[in-house]
Amino acid sequence: MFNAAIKAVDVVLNVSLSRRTVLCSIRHYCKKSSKKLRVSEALEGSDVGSNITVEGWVRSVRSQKDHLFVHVNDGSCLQPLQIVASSELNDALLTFGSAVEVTGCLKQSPSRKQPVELLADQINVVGGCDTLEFPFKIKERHGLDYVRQYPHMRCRTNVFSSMMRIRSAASAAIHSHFTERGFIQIHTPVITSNDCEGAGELFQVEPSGQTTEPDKNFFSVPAFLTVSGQLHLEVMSGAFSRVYTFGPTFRAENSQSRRHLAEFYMVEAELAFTQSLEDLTKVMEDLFRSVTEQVLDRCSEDVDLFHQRVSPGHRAVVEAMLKESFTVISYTEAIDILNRSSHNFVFPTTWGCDLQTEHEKFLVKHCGNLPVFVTDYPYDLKPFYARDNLDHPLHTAAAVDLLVPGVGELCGGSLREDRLDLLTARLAQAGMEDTYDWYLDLRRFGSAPHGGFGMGFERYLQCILGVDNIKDVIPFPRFSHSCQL
Ligand SMILES: NC(=O)C[C@H](N)C(=O)O
Repeated sequence: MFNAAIKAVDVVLNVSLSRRTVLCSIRHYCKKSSKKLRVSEALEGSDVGSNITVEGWVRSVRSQKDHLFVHVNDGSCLQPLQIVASSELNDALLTFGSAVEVTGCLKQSPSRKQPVELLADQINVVGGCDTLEFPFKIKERHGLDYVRQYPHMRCRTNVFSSMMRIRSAASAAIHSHFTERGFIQIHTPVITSNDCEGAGELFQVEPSGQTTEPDKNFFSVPAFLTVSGQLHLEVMSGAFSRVYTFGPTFRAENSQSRRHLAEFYMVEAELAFTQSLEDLTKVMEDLFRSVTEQVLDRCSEDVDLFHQRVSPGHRAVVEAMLKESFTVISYTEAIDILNRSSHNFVFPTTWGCDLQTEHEKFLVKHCGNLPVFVTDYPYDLKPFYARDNLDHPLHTAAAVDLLVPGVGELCGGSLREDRLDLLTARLAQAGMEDTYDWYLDLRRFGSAPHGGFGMGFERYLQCILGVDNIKDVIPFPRFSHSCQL
């Protein structure tokens, strides 16, 4: 093995003076003991001069007269590690996509393209890859539409692996954001008996092959996959004041649109002793800003890949969002703006109508292509939990949506109806008084004014990265007629 290393060095010694200077030192200074490093750790350069082993997948193989350049990536970062080896180490199995284990001496690279390179004395092909069958081709840039067809393979592409690292960093940033601000994380249940949003978009849960007769149900009551953790958070905010949850939520919406998924992740927060929508919008804006700043800071290379390749020009949009404070308009003002515009909307607007995506996107553009809070929606548009703005001349609820560039609605929240008599009346009107007796108890025993919101995590990623299709920001998208893998 050592002989092979020497040969590799000798071969490369002939290449150029700069390489000679660097590589000559291999015989004298490379520490013998070998340690395993991730590619990102190797690229940091602190192990230059050491014998190391990296494991990963081949991104490219370039064979020159006497030596071989192999790029290996293990998903820890965007940049691959360049392996330089004697062409004697070439192997028919060493192809694009194969899994390898490489041992050698880490050296500073003479090229500006990478900080270090690994002078290999051993390349082990752990798993070969039939490049003819492999869906991705070397040096080809595959579009998101193409790679989406291979949900089990797309993490091997640069763009999708960048996405997954950004997703992971954003997720960590959300947890640290709330932890730093004294919020307690609550694991709200995935299986629940409530339909928080009241929209009837529920997936019912029953063991497979069981009867659907009501008295023989597994849970005795109908049980569903959660559409929102809000009501459980409300319970917890009554003891911990500030709580949040971040997990999967489910909507049985029969949609294959670029904005909807049947399973998506939602960040939800609930705050006791919250008196106004303004208090709530501050928390929402703070969350957006701090998480985005952390993501841009921690994943700059990955984010740049998106802003340069997937959504050119989007970086300026993100920077503007971070610079300017978010606009706030009421729903009534929003309807005025829409009615005054000469734009031909598919859905006409009158006071009382729900805002459609086309309206939301128009309002964002109207406000300088910047995030905009729309507050005080018609009472009848909002679920039973939204607080009635009794003093408002029109019948509105203290509810707010945050609309953002490229996406439309990113967050939805409200002050919660905390007045027992009003809440009881509203539930009674909907025939839900008994189901929600426990919810009424929250208003009976030490009730505090409170409010909260939810932010769709995938929509958030779409927004900061400029990704058009929500299916491209989640590892395994679920939507109607699609549950591959
Ligand atoms: N926690 C929230 O306020 C989110 C809200 N329940 C929703 O699903 O849109």
